[in-house]
Amino acid sequence: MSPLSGKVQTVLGPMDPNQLGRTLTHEHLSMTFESCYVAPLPGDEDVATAPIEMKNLHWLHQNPYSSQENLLLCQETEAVREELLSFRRAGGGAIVENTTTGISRNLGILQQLSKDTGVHIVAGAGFYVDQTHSDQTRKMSVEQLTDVIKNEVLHGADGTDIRCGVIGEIGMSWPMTESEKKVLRATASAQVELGCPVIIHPGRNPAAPAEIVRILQEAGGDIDKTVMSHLDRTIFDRRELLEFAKLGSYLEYDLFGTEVLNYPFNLEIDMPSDSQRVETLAFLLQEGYEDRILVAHDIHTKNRLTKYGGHGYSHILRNIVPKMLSRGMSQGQVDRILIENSRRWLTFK
Ligand SMILES: CCC(=O)NCCS(=O)(=O)O
Repeated sequence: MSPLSGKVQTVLGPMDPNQLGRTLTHEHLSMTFESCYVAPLPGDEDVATAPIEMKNLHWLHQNPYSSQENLLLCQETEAVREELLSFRRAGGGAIVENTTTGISRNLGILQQLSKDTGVHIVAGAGFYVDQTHSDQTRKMSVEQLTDVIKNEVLHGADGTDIRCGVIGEIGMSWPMTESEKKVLRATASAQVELGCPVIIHPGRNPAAPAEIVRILQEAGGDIDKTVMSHLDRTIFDRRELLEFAKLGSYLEYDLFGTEVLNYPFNLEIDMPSDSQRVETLAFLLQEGYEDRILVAHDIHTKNRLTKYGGHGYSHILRNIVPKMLSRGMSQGQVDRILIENSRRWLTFK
């Protein structure tokens, strides 16, 4: 049996899962996202290169990936520290920090933030999407990738002794690349050996989540201990959503606070509003998936911090929970989503 069995592994070490409290299962506290820069529309070059200021905030909100400065969340540790203190005051307990190799994971910062604020932080092992894979990563076999991931959980990542407590977010494109498929198989192998939680970033296509589950299953992965992220921008048809839900992963709605007219990564997609996200949660609850739902904001750019007029890490606790209650969800259901489901997922087998 793993020494981590029955525990959650945070950046400060293993802990009793009952100490976690309300948990956001998909956030970033320090990362870079330059790999996903989107060139500004013709005519927007000036605003795209201007410093972030009040008069640009609406543009930035609609075009978050077209400002290089906005993609450097790693420069905002002070602001994030303040936000985490505010998250605690709002009743928050823990955050899963999903930054993996390829988008500038910084475990030292995560550990310091946890010490300074008292928020429990669980760090992510593994690799982001193909376009961030190094040549070295691409050349590795599934066995070598498995060893890298296991090492990040058992001994520490990025040359530190700070250990990851989940595998992910594991980045997948659509269609998946060969390098991503190897990482996915390695994720499943490491999960089998470690009994640990896994979280996946699917490509932007309704078929992507089920295809990922199929590959994980073939490689022996534990779907019951796997989160499928970003369902808000991936599966829109309710019948398709129920088909996917039957496969047994956790169903994560993690883009709360993102309300954008033109979704820059796929203009075919109409990003739902927060009200529509709450409606979908109510639908899944009605269909019996109370023990599978997880929520978060997936903050990964500066403009979403309160310092820049954004909603911040407390939006779900301060605004979405009251909305859920006003739409007929019970306090028990809210606690199931924010406390019990995340605790069950994060606890090593
Ligand atoms: C690293 C942050 C990230 O991948 N966020 C997902 C954004 S989206 O694909 O859902 O738009």
